[in-house]
Amino acid sequence: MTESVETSALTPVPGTSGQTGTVVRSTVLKRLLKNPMGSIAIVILMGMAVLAMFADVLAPFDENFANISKTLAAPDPVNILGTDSSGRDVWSRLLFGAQLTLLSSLLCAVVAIVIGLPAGLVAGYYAGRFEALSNWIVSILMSLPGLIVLLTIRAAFGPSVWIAMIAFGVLISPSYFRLTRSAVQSVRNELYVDAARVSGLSDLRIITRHIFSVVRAPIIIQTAAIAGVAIAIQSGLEFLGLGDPAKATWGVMLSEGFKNVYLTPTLLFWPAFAMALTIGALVLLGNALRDALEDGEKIKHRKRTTAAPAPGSAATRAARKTPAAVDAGTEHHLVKVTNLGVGYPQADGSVKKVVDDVSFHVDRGEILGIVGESGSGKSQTAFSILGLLPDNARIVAGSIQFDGNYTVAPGEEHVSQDRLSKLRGRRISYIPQEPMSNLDPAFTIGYQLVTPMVRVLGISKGEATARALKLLTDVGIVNPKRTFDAYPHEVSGGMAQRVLIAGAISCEPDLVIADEPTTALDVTVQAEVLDLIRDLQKRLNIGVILVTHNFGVVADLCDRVVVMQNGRLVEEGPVRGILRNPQETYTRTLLGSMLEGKEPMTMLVSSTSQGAAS
Ligand SMILES: Nc1ncnc2c1ncn2[C@@H]1O[C@H](COP(=O)(O)OP(=O)(O)OP(=O)(O)O)[C@@H](O)[C@H]1O
Repeated sequence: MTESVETSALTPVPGTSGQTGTVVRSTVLKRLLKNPMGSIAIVILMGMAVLAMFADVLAPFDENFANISKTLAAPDPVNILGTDSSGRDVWSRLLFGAQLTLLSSLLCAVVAIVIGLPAGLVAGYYAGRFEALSNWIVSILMSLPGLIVLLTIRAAFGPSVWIAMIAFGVLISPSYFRLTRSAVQSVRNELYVDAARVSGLSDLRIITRHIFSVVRAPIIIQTAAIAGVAIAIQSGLEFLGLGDPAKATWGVMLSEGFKNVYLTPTLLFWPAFAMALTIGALVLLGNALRDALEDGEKIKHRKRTTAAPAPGSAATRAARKTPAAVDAGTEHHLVKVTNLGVGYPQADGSVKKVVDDVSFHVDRGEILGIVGESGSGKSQTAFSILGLLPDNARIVAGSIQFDGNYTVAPGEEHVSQDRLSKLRGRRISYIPQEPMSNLDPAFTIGYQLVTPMVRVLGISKGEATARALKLLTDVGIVNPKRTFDAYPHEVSGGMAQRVLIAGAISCEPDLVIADEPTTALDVTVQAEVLDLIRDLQKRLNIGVILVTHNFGVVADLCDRVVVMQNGRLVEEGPVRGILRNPQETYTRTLLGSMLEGKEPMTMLVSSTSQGAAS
């Protein structure tokens, strides 16, 4: 529960392995204790747990010790809460009851979590067949009449509270499944999840880091509620006389108390009071925990002791650039797209082509612009290279090679995620259109820069931190330390875009795909960001594919350009040639739409005022 975050100086010694730190130390427990609701709940539950744990010591009698000469007795110094109809000590039975009731309800929640949580995470994240199958199983489980199932199990296995609670855990697991699945679905398509994928993080890592943080708070609240429901259900069954009379549980005591309610009402009161107190405390704890988790900082650090080759070293590059077999006879470009066709199946069975017969290449050290109006298929082409097309997209024709290896081989319908996941973040990186939505709001900028470097380059957290600070300086951030420690909402859009550019080049890629990287920025920042991309591209000698609808940006930045319209390639060539002598009418129209060098337009206001005057 104490989610602590390591703190240490942000000036690690490069080359040293081991733990380094970032950010603030904060504990969920501290925030929880500050909340009166949380502290009251903790005190009650801790009290219950202590009583249950030390029941053997605290109880003056065995739970089933009966003094038949003292039945239904009022409280006295020996039996402080009196005795029941068999002369058993109520206080002792309450203590032993706490043990069994609390543990078995915990077991129920654990069983439900173990089944529902992973299934919900996988179904929400991967969707497709697993989701369909899980939905099917969940529907069956939910259609089962719970009470009848529990009664059947009781008849088959006897009055075991443990078996009943395991069965109830299975029956209630769909609630975890549904909660988790819908929480995951709500973030699955967030750009920061795509960005994490592009930065080379494995699915497991994305699920545990970026997705799990979203479901954690609801799961905790749900668990508190489920534990309460389990106590109520278990007591309900026992109240109906289906419990094990040899075991003291609060439900069995309730049943016993009910039979003697007119003679000794306190026999009913004490177990009911214990149950109400525990269930109430669980609900309060769930709410307080949610508040504490949502307010808090969520970063954990792990020790890293293995020495790794320095980034940029021959060993690192060699290790990263071990490609699969190069296809013999293919022209060797950094990226080669050949007759690419991308389509989406329609309801009538046809396939709507959104990219059709597109071929081009990019080499190391050059910037290729893909330009065209909105909907011309630029992003779909770029996403095909990145392997980020939606699940229902089909490669209907052609192939894509990266550094001589097929990522989409001729005849394949989908981009190979197996091949792409080894390249993304390592050799291919991505600068997205909307900087803010591509940063996970739950983590600091420093954390989001450091994690991919640690994983991809195999360097220590200290080295990655030093590199991240240098990268932030390189991309023109004046106070890198402050930006490193900041959360995404604490920086401006221009700064967030610089951060993403820093992230894109952090693992020394060979290819950067920038999709309208300046669209979300204001004009002055746009120019700075374009300068930055050009500068970095020259310095690092990387290949860049720049997707834009703006010929001005192409003229400013690119070496070659591909013009697209309605999913087809209209014209391709060196930028200067196309600017001077465009062959196609569409290219001329696009060029005509550039404002630069044009006569200023007449002012609407003057004509209106003239009109008004006449
Ligand atoms: N998931 C999808 N399902 C069906 N059609 C899609 C899907 N995504 C994109 N398209 C279609 O593909 C075509 C090309 O879209 P794309 O996003 O590549 O255009 P673009 O040139 O990048 O435009 P913009 O500059 O507006 O992003 C559009 O007609 C679009 O409607």
